[in-house]
Amino acid sequence: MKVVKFGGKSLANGEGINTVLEIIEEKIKNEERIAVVVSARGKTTDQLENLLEKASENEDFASAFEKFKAYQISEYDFVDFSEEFKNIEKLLEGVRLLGDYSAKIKDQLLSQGELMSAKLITEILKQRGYKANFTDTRKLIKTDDIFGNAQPLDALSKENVLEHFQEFNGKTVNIVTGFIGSNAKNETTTLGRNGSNYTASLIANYLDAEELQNYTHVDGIYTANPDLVPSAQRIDQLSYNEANELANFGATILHAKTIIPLIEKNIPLRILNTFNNDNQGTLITAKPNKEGMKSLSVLEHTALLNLEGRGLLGKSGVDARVFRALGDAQISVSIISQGSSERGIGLVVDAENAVRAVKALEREFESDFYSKDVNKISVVDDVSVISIVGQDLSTFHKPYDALIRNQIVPLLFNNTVTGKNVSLVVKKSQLNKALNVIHGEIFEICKKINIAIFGHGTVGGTLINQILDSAATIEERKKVKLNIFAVSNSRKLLLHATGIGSEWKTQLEEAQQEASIDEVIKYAKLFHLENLIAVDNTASEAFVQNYNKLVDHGFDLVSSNKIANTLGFDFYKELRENLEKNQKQYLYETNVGAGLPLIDTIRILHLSGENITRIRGVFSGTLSYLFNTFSAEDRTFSSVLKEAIDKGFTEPDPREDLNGNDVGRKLLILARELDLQNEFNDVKIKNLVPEDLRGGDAKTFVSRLEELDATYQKVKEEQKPNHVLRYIGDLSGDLQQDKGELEVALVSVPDDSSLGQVKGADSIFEIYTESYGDRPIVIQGAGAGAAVTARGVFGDILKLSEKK
Ligand SMILES: Nc1ncnc2c1ncn2[C@@H]1O[C@H](COP(=O)(O)OP(=O)(O)O)[C@@H](O)[C@H]1O
Ligand SMILES: N[C@@H](CC(=O)OP(=O)(O)O)C(=O)O
Repeated sequence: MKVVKFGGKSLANGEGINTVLEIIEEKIKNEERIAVVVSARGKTTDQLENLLEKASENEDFASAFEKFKAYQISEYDFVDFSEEFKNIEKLLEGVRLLGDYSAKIKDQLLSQGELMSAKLITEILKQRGYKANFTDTRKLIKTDDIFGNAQPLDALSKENVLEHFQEFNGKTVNIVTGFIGSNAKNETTTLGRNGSNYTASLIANYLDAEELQNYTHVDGIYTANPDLVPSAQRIDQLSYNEANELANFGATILHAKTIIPLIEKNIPLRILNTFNNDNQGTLITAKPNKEGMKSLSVLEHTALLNLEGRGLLGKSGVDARVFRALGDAQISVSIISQGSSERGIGLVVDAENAVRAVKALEREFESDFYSKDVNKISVVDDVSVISIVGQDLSTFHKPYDALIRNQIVPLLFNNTVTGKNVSLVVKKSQLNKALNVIHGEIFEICKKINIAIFGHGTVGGTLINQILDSAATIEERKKVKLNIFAVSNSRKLLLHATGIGSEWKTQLEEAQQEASIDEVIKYAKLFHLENLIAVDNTASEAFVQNYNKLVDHGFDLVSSNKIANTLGFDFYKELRENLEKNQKQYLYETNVGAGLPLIDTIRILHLSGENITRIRGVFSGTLSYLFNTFSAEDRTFSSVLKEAIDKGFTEPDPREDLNGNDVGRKLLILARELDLQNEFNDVKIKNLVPEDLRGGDAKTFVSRLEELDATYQKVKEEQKPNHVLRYIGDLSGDLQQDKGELEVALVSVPDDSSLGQVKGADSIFEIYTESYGDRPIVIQGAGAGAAVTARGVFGDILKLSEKK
């Protein structure tokens, strides 16, 4: 004999019930001996609960009840539900008059769902010529008096079931109501929500079934609830112990007690999908899993109580009193956490019992309030418990760290001493994100990094395309999924939770949404996006003012914009402190030398205690080109400059390069990497634009370039032999002090020196340190250009992704 159980969604009108009937018929035709256990159909139990609430609040339930009836009858008007409908109506009317209901009444009402379901399947099978027998488990499963969560009395129930099946089996298929039973007074009880599979496993036990098949609407048991974690994976096989832990910790797919009756008789349980014929499902047997299984389960509707008081410290018997008080009120505690300080005891109970639990504790500890041993019993509503089944504390830091990085701080956590299990209590609003973060971390499947990109000029646009082009390869090789969920310019904002595609530019132009940092933050919250990175590719000072807000809302920062690092030192410090407080990072490798690994090298040298004594170099690709060419060729300064302008190497107004401010800013950024507290004013800058050409617009300046020739020709000719001109930034002085000496100057260097040998538009940086003496570390290469800068920004994003 096999016991076959069908869940609510499987029995829903349409495809569900039709498939269920096909499955049953097929088994009968194959001469399999089966007993069928059914849940209420579709959402019947929830709907009955809603009707009950409506009635108790004296709301009109007539139209909802009509809809309910129509759903039950559906196309099966040959089945007579008049008795059930009458019962339901009578109960609801009574509740409406009283304005309240008891657990006993609720059980009577909810039981109608399973009764109608079993009756319907029986009648249809009979109509199709099969021998089917409606089996009401209120006559078979005897339970205690705990309405809503009744415990079956095994000996008596078993006797009844065996007797019933002896009488009504053979070629007849029993269609059995799940979920319901009755107490000694024959009053209807229920075994608790999701209890039909418990009924099925009890029946399987009593009948010594060879297998229990649980037909549901998912492909089996997953590493987490697939409704909440899209990347959850189906588990092929589980041991009884593992499945039992999962059931106990809230995986609604199994009632908490389903597994126990199966263990005793060694009955395999198969979870199958009614709607997916080819699927293997999950097989649960006594066989232990070699590798050990991990899975996440959730208790969603819970509340956290906290009993606080100085007098609790060291006082004996407090726990016993807590449990007694709650036990007497029939409230079970799912987690208890006790500190040894006066902060007291934390308890997790079902949300619906929270108010009663507080009352019970207040009553129990009344005298302790007077003596001030207890000063507060507080409740945090709307919490959820996530249990990582199969997790011990040795590697728990990984999911825990990932939660903190994502700004989810558990309210409480707790582990089992034997067995492997860690439970965390989180705010319900954070449940979805927390589950996905933990799941991503534990299963080391693809980590999703959610990126918002601000500014899509040459660097930003190139970056977006670089990311889109390499995302698939990175996902495969590094198991990191780069998801650009937001792109914004100063006017508009494009949002896409699952990631923008190659059409982003036109979509942004057509976007209705105005640019707004608050919208980006709100969107990330709404879609529970984890591992957030904001990328600033603007050159805007106004945008920098958003950095702290982004950090406060869980974003790490990557920026090619230099402004944040060159504003006043106060801002620089405040941002660092805020990053530290929020445990966020800010990477800006491209601020100096574009994609060259300069800032990282300096940071590592400095952190490792290596004394950096001087940094000198050609910081600007544009000015590198200008002076390399001017020094090497026999041409006027203006003709070389004109060529640079025509090739687009300069800013639209070339004076922004020639005034040296950009080099000055880069120098300041490096100085601050060494913990120097310099301000921009401290940088001595040689402005290459003569004073009389500094005013006026760019066009006029460009028309007067020849006026620069005499000065620079003279400088060139006055050099020593075999020397060339270079425009350099130089950080020197005693770099162990608060401030260094920063200078940007036009200098003449030997043509065979490292600075003298630079070619084209390359940048070069010499890092002098105590250990390297007078032979500096030299970093040289293309230090400008959209493609290399975008690569550098991309590199920062990947660096952050690895740490997440
Ligand atoms: N680890 C898990 N694996 C699969 N489903 C899970 C898991 N945890 C929770 N669930 C939930 O259990 C539901 C299936 O159980 P249930 O609704 O009782 O099905 P049925 O009514 O078909 O018996 C799924 O829709 C899913 O939301
Ligand atoms: N109808 C009941 C019992 C039930 O559906 O059990 P299962 O989830 O095992 O099908 C409920 O909704 O709680």
